[in-house]
Amino acid sequence: MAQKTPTSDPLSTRPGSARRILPGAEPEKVPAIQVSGLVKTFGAVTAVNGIDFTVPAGQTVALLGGNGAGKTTTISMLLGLLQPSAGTIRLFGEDLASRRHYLLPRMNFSSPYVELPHRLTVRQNLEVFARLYGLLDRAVRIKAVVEELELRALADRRVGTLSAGQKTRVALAKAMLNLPELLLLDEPTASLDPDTADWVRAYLEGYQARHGAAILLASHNMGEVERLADHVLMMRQGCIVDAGAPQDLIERYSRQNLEEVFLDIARDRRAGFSAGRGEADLLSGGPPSDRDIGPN
Ligand SMILES: Nc1ncnc2c1ncn2[C@@H]1O[C@H](COP(=O)(O)OP(=O)(O)OP(=O)(O)O)[C@@H](O)[C@H]1O
Repeated sequence: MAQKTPTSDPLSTRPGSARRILPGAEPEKVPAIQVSGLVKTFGAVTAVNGIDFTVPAGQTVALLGGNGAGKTTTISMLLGLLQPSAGTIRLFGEDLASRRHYLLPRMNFSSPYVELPHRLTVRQNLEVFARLYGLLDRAVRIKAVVEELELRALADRRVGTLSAGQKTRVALAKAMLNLPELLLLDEPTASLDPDTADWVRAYLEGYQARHGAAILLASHNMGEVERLADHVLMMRQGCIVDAGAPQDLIERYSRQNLEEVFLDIARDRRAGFSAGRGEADLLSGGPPSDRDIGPN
């Protein structure tokens, strides 16, 4: 992540810190993410094929799709790690391409597929990342995330000696160091036992409630998505092929749960939508029409 730079946010308690919603104050209305016409090609492969979506401030949006749907490529573009082939990304109302160094300190990400340095202890890793983020209150933030993610017993262990589930918790602690206003989470409960996974979900809900953070969540765990997500984007072959609140999708597909909806969409039994339509179209699409392909 880039060097932290001061923000003009009047609600900040320190330069670059996460915004806090003051009692009685109106929550910020600028969307955390606005993506328009986003495309990414790798040679002949079109990984992301012209997608549009918004993640409102303070909400959780889930990006779902089968293997190769384009989720990781989308997240990599949102992090500025991949250059889009076309389209625009605005974070907190600012253009990512031209304001990257201002925007990156306001966000963070966690992915089980990005390994932390194995030879460093948990605490050393947190120290390194806190320095990379340019945090002024490193000791305070490291102590806080070690406590919050219950990592005290692991703090002096080398990351390479930890179990997969323990590493997932450390990766999440790293992601919380800079009190992000926007969290990009790729499989945040991968490898966690059900009890710890439940605990992490409650932690994320609590963090969001306290800090008003927005979350973009990529997950294959539909129960998790039903619990955490305000809105779901269904991706298939680089396109958003359907979208809606989890309960709305379940009702529209006449299914019992999101997992069944996911299977319908993955197998192209969509409730009346064609690939490539923008989210705005999907959301204003109204009830399925006669030509809709029902899930049953
Ligand atoms: N660097 C690359 N070069 C060529 N093709 C790529 C590259 N990165 C991704 N792709 C292709 O782009 C498509 C989307 O990949 P992506 O990793 O975004 O999918 P995903 O939805 O994250 O899948 P998964 O759930 O398996 O992680 C795939 O067909 C993939 O093979």
